[in-house]
Amino acid sequence: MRVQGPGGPGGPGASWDSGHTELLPPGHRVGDWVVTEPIGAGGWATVYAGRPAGTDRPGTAARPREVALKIMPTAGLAPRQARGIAEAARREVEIGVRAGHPRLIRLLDDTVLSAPEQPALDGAIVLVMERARGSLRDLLGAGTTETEGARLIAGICEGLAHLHRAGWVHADLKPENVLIGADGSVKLSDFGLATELTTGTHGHGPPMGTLDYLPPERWRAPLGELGVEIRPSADIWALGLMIHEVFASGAPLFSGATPVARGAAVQEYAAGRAPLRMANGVPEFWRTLAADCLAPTHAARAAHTAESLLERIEARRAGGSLPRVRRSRLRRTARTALRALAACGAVACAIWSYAGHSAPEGAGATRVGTAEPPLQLRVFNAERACQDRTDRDPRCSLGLAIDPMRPYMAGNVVPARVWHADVLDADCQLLRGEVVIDESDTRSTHWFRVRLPSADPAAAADAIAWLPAVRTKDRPPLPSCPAPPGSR
Ligand SMILES: Nc1ncnc2c1ncn2[C@@H]1O[C@H](COP(=O)(O)OP(=O)(O)OP(=O)(O)O)[C@@H](O)[C@H]1O
Repeated sequence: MRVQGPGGPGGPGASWDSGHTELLPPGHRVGDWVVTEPIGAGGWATVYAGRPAGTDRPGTAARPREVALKIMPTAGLAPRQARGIAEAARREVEIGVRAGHPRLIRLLDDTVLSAPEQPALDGAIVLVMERARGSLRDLLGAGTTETEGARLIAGICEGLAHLHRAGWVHADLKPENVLIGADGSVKLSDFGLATELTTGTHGHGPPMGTLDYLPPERWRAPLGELGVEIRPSADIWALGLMIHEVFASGAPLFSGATPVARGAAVQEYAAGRAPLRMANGVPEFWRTLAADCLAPTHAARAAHTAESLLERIEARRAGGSLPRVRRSRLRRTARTALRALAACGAVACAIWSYAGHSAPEGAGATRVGTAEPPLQLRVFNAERACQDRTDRDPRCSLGLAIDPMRPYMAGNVVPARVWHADVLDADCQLLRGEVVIDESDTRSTHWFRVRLPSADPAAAADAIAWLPAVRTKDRPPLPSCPAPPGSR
């Protein structure tokens, strides 16, 4: 259960519990879906397994045979509580729409129930998600091999790295919210407290969370008008605790009879009055990794990003255990090489101007699109369910980046959206931009510079954006783009 966090005045206190949720019987219809059985309950919601109601409509994509229906009732709640639930649902939908990734549970649909004959359900928010087979919590008690533990933790890191790159903090990471798919894959879920990094380094969220997974600084965090400050390092702290739990058969790192007592143990450690006491069975590599994630201050923890932790885990899984100093030197060398490559591209293709920054006349430079007719690319959406849709549903839309050298996330996309099978004019390509991973786990640093789709051809001439190559299957023979200004 999730409770009011300690940042709020008056310290920890219960918020909602699932006692207000009526159990729905199998066969109960919820929008386009039918309940088959209850799966679990959290502080805000009850989750049921479901199947599609009726048969799929001709001409629409086939619906999955099995889904999870997360039902968040709002009836009978105080207005502040109902607002909290609506806000949590809004965050889940926003992440579902904007941050899709194989390591995040997929949101398929959302709806608000209209059931005047059942007051307890009337107005309930329903999120329809891909169904997982269980959670990390279910696996912990049985213990795990190092190989399996490494796979699970790498999966969590991949999900976190994507979420953080997309500009979000999960803010309620715990074994219950790490789901395991039917194929054993890891999928982060429950984005009800997810917080957008509005300042680049942190965002603000409600003073809530799961006490056992809150980082030390959250126990003292002042509650401002916008809520409490939330940083990605909060997720890294929770990750450190989970690494320990995975290799210690679920044993919590900080002991105490209650969450508040365990929180006091966290404070003792953070103040330097108690050491970290990990279970003996935690292998050395994972002990070091967990200790890095559990650095006592958020500033010290910030050195360990989900991405850098993932690199260390991948090196370990690949059998190489390079000393850290050498690895960071290697990374520096790689970055230098990438910069050199980008610069080479710029020199070789100096006849191409960037985004209307035309070079002086006579220097051989031309404005975008006037040198040669652009070639065309067809947009590809790796989400199967989106490929057959022609209704331009926002949930199936894809973004175009403003700057291909910056992370492909909310602040770096143009307002215009594109859909599967749209055709775009492209005038050059960039092989070494920011890495993008699509929904089917394909990674690429390759981008195409495209004209923004517009009804007005004159307006489109200068309006450009960047399509990641993972979003198209086409590979037209385009010249290299000059390195965009400000590229690293
Ligand atoms: N997509 C899913 N597939 C299978 N099981 C799920 C799915 N989503 C959630 N569950 C199960 O239902 C339980 C409750 O879901 P969830 O944690 O999202 O609700 P919540 O009310 O937001 O929880 P909390 O308040 O504890 O954070 C989870 O612990 C998980 O076991």
